[in-house]
Amino acid sequence: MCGFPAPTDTVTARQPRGQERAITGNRQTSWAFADAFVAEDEALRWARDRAREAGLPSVSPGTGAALRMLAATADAKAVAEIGTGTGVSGIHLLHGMRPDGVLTTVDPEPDHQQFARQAFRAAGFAGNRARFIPGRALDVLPRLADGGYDLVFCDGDRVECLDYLAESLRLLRPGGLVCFEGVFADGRTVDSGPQPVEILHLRDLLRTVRESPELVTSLLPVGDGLLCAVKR
Ligand SMILES: C[S@@+](CC[C@H](N)C(=O)[O-])C[C@H]1O[C@@H](n2cnc3c(N)ncnc32)[C@H](O)[C@@H]1O
Repeated sequence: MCGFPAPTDTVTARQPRGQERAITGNRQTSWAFADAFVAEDEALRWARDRAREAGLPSVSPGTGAALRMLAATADAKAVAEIGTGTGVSGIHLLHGMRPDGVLTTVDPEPDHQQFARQAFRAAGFAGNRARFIPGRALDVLPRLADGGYDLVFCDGDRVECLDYLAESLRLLRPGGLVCFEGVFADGRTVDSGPQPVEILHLRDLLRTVRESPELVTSLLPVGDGLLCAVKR
């Protein structure tokens, strides 16, 4: 028994009926409205198209807007990103950061980072606003400075999410923020059926973050689930 979420092991979805069905429909409409609430520009659409062609997920528009807002709230000057992709999340983060802020973004796929580099340029960001580091997160992150980051965004390999948490807590200044994308895993995180190992790791992550006295946490139901925690 995984013990997540409390007090039962899992949540089983029911088919909504009557008024409940109407509420569910309204909620979906509201979510679609929220997703479209902050318009995305040509550079973001271009980066999304490259991701789609490569069969790569990218953050939803609503998640992007949340990241942008969180980076602005943190007055972020230094942000670390695990999983550059084609740059969709990176553009949102850069828009929220201070004008002199630098995004350090890590990805083992040079092709992905090349698309992101082009997308950042198309979005109008100077070359010195982003530091692209090719490589796997757990090889690269240990080389980054302790306490040197205002925000860490994790969107790499789910199997490594607990290691990302440990590294993030080392990288963040007190009051800094760590965010994990996709923790709902399309509903599999709370599904009672048998799940692959990556989902078990996500559940461990959720439990660890929720129970840590060192963190102030919120699981935002945006996109595919954005787990956010501030380091005290
Ligand atoms: C879901 S995509 C990232 C999407 C991006 N954050 C966005 O919204 O545009 C995941 C990315 O993580 C990269 N990745 C996979 N394993 C990784 C690892 N161990 N360390 C860092 N990045 C990794 C993949 O190459 C891929 O580009």
